Amino acid sequence: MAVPGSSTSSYVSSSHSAPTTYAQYASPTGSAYTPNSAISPLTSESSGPETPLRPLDLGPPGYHATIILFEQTPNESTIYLGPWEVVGTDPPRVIWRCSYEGEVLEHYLPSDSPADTHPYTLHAQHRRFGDPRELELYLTFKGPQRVRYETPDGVFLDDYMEVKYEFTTIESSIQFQGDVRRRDLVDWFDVDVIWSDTHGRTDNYGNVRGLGTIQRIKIWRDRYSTFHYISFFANHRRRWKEYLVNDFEPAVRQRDDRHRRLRLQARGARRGSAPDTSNQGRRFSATSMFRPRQASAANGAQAGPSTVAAQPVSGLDVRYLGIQFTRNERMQQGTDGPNMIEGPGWVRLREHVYMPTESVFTFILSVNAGSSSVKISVFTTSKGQDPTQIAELQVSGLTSPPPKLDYKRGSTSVIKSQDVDGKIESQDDAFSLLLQTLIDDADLPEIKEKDHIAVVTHRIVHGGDFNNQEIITPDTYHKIEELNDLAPLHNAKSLEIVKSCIEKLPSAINVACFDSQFHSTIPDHIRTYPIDQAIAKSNRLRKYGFHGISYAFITRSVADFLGKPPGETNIIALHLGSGASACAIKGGKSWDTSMGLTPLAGLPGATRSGSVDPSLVFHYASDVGRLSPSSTKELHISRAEEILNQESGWKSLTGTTNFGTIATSSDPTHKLAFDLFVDRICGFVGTYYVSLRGQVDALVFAGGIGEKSEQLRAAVVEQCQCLGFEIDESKNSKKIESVVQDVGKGGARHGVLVCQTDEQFEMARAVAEDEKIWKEDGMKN
Ligand SMILES: Nc1ncnc2c1ncn2[C@@H]1O[C@H](COP(=O)(O)OP(=O)(O)O)[C@@H](O)[C@H]1O
Ligand SMILES: CC(=O)OP(=O)(O)O
Ligand SMILES: [Mg+2]
Repeated sequence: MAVPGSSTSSYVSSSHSAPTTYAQYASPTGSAYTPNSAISPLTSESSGPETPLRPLDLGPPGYHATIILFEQTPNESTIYLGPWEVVGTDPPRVIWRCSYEGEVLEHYLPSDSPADTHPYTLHAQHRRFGDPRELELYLTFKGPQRVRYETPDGVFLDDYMEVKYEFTTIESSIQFQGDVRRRDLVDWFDVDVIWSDTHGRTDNYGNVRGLGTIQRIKIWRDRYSTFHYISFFANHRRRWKEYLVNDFEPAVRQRDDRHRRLRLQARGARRGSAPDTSNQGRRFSATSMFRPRQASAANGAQAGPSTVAAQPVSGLDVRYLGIQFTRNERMQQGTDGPNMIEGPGWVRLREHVYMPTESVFTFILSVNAGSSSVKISVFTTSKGQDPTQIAELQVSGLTSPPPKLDYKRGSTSVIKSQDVDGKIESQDDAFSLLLQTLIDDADLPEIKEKDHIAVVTHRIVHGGDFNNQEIITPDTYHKIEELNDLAPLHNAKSLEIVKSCIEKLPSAINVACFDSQFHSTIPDHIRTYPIDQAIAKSNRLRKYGFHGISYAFITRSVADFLGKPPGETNIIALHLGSGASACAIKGGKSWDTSMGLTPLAGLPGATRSGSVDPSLVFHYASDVGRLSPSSTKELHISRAEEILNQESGWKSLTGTTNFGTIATSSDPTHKLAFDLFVDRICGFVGTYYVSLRGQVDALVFAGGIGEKSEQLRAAVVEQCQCLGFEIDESKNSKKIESVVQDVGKGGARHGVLVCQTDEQFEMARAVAEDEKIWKEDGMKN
């Protein structure tokens, strides 16, 4: 494990004022409670802190916070945390004394920069009934941070985890937040939507969608200067945004109370970078209107009427922030008596801030027809901007009926794994069901009218020589149709969906995004088959490669996670779903991939054999050369192709196509399938490792199996240990919640990551960036 340095020079220490509400909490001190009785110390070489801590000597018996370690395991333990100190600079760490002498918990902050440390608090709407202030009692640090827990009996934990504290008082939470950020928390506001003029987000109903939705924005004051900052969590990027506010106090003094307006000049302070203190920000006029909150809980600071808006120097990505506050109507629900959500001065406004924008903004529907599933997502976007997802639906299990329906609107799970009753025989049937579910949802007024969807992006698995996404004109449609036989489980099915969209969404532009386009960078010596080159050229017989939309998403997300430019990122990525493939990505570009002329080559899948001796098929059955009875005018499939594409893989070995069942069963046929898959995957990892000359940042698992099967990940990485990949069992067994999540052992030569791939997002992003799509009319004419 890479152990961050631990200088003891203290830059701040705190928590000297005792919390006022001890009485309501049972103190563990003096009781028979042993927080660590159920767990045993680590046997690792971890050493204790350099300076032994003195016995608890601050304040009365009691504690400021609790943390749960080993959550959702038999060893789950609540640790009672006493006073804390923030020490060190490289990076700083919080040292918590716990209930017993010598019991210490250390929380390593991600870096020395306050811009990298964000204690996260939920929005009042996340817990509707109660005092919204109390949400400050629950602090989360998103993303893994190192925690080391030691008692006189030894070190019980030294690992990365999502750190969640529950504080006993709001005051101590605020003090703590200030200490870890070296910035005092001045105030906070719960907002429905945050957007900027470059992310213009209003629909035809005046509803607003934005960078951050249902978020608690926080205002901070630097402890060593007069700088103030506004921070919030941007949902669409799953990143913190922070803006430096110039002259906060003079601006508050000059506020316009009559119109409840405050103008703040602000500029982007990039995550992890020092604030830009040059003074070239353009003035802006923000029509923020809200009443002063009553005296803030934060260090007794006077919370003036507050803020909205940011106008940073040009070149930074945000020019305004618009904030729409929680509406009166909602705030008043169930607000009688003690449930009253509103505190005195609680921000409540009917009006929302509206920033005029020149951006055209639109809805994109992205359709991903896989061999066993159809997934669709709806995004809002404006030209050149990252899309924001507003809904995601899927029908899965098409190869293992009954299929299941899932529907998520924002963060709300509307339908979860519901058996589909009606007849779903094709990908297009699944798509029709999904579209209807979307349109019927009364809580999604944006899509009430089908006309609101301006662009539909379609994942088209085989794009032949297309190296870019294309608006689907009759000409493109026919070119894709010609490739149907080269992706028999996919292309014809996707074109059925395109036809449905032309019929059902007549005002939308249809765009084809090709799974093969990412692989157009594969060099000749890798993509050429050693056959007669004249025939190869005329029949376009070469390696194309697929799952490229997913690999494009994975490359960008992993590079972002590693903090590297994509052009310097080398990974071995595994997209393991119903169809499975591996890809060597060199400098952010596809260098090699396991699928070939068709998606049959390479790894086995749910119903596919993967690579076998090419002559096997002639020995399999005598009629393999004939057309299959299921050939249609759209698709000419031979018996041989049918056998290898639809009657092989997990289905032929085990009778099921559900790899979740296979990975957890002791049935010998399941075990054979599992071991065979691990063997084939490791074969590609080894090949690509050598092909990339060992210059590999990480092995990345994605796709339904890669994201969900900890057993498969563990088995693959175990076999690849000789190459320097190592799995961390506890990280590997955790739920995968982030877009990219680290499951590798600290200190190993190469990383091991899981990426929750999102092909729909990747298509919407490509379209939002594509000039020609904003100009053209496509199929409409
Ligand atoms: N809990 C699980 N563990 C392992 N595999 C799973 C689990 N849940 C689903 N899967 C596998 O994920 C596959 C679907 O992956 P996905 O990438 O969504 O497929 P598609 O190729 O249709 O896009 C299913 O075929 C199933 O075998
Ligand atoms: C290309 C391919 O096999 O796709 P899927 O895994 O979605 O079926
Ligand atoms: Mg897929």
